[in-house]
Amino acid sequence: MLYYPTYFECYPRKLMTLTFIIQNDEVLLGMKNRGMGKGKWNGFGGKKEPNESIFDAAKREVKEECGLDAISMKKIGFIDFEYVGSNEILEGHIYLCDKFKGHIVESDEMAPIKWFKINQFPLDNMWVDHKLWFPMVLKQIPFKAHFKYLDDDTIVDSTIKLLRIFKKTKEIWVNVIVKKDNKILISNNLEESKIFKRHQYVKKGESLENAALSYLKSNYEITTEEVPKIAVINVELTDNYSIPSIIQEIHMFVMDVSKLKKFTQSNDYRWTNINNAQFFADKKFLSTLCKMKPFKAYFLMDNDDVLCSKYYNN
Ligand SMILES: CNc1ncnc2c1ncn2[C@@H]1O[C@H](COP(=O)(O)OP(=O)(O)OP(=O)(O)O)[C@@H](O)[C@H]1O
Repeated sequence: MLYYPTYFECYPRKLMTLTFIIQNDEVLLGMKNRGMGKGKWNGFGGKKEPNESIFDAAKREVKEECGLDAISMKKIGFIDFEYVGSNEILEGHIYLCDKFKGHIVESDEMAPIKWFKINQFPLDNMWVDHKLWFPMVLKQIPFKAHFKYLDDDTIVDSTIKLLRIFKKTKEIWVNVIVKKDNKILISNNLEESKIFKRHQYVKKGESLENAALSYLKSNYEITTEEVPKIAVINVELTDNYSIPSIIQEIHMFVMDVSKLKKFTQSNDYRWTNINNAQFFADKKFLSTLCKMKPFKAYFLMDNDDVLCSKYYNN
């Protein structure tokens, strides 16, 4: 299970809305000229007024900021924004609007207002968090997220949880890393060197330890009857931002061969410094694994990109 931060639940909250207006394969954005997000392309939204529902606030902000009347709006996500040093949470309610009427009206606050093709979205000139969750909006995958900002351009912690809209199946896999000091063996074949694509499925009734040993022996010439388990990671693969239906539970074993009497290395593999090895989830993953202290982790991934990672001590 993905841990979702709860320590700030007692913090005062300021409720805000953010609505993306979508038509065919285009999204309407406005350049914000004052207040939060100044100089960035934004969806339309703002703070909820007292005695107003969050839904009404979303509709009002759309009207105020771009002149359109939203007819059909759907809640797609919740985001808690937190700033280091502040004990106030900005609670963002994210909506998708695909039916509207009226004409676009620019204002001092928002101008210009432009339609952007989905594949030409100005993600580099928007709030940095958009890169992590905006594709979820387009694919209509409901989500809940938390971003901790150091300043307006730097996120120091993030959690994205995809809300469970149907049953997900779990697959159990094992993977074994062979290490010596701060180096690991990786395949010379690029595709095979990608760790999340090359683990071994655990058959029904088979123990994790046996699966790990047979994986080890089929990939490397090695004589050992023991390989320690270091981590359990849950990986949700969205695969081009499709709704993930599978959670991979991967049990990571690490074989330290520096103490082995016999270890013959085949030509298919080479030693690589853990800091230089690519395709191993996020930057922290390999170094944490090679410390040989048990831990748990969660990764939300789209192809090779990690959208969100979380580490917990065992
Ligand atoms: C920190 N990372 C962030 N990432 C993405 N979006 C963010 C954001 N932080 C704020 N936002 C959005 O910015 C708008 C606030 O706008 P803001 O001008 O303050 O609201 P409002 O129109 O009520 O202000 P005034 O009362 O007119 O000053 C609102 O849509 C809100 O969701």
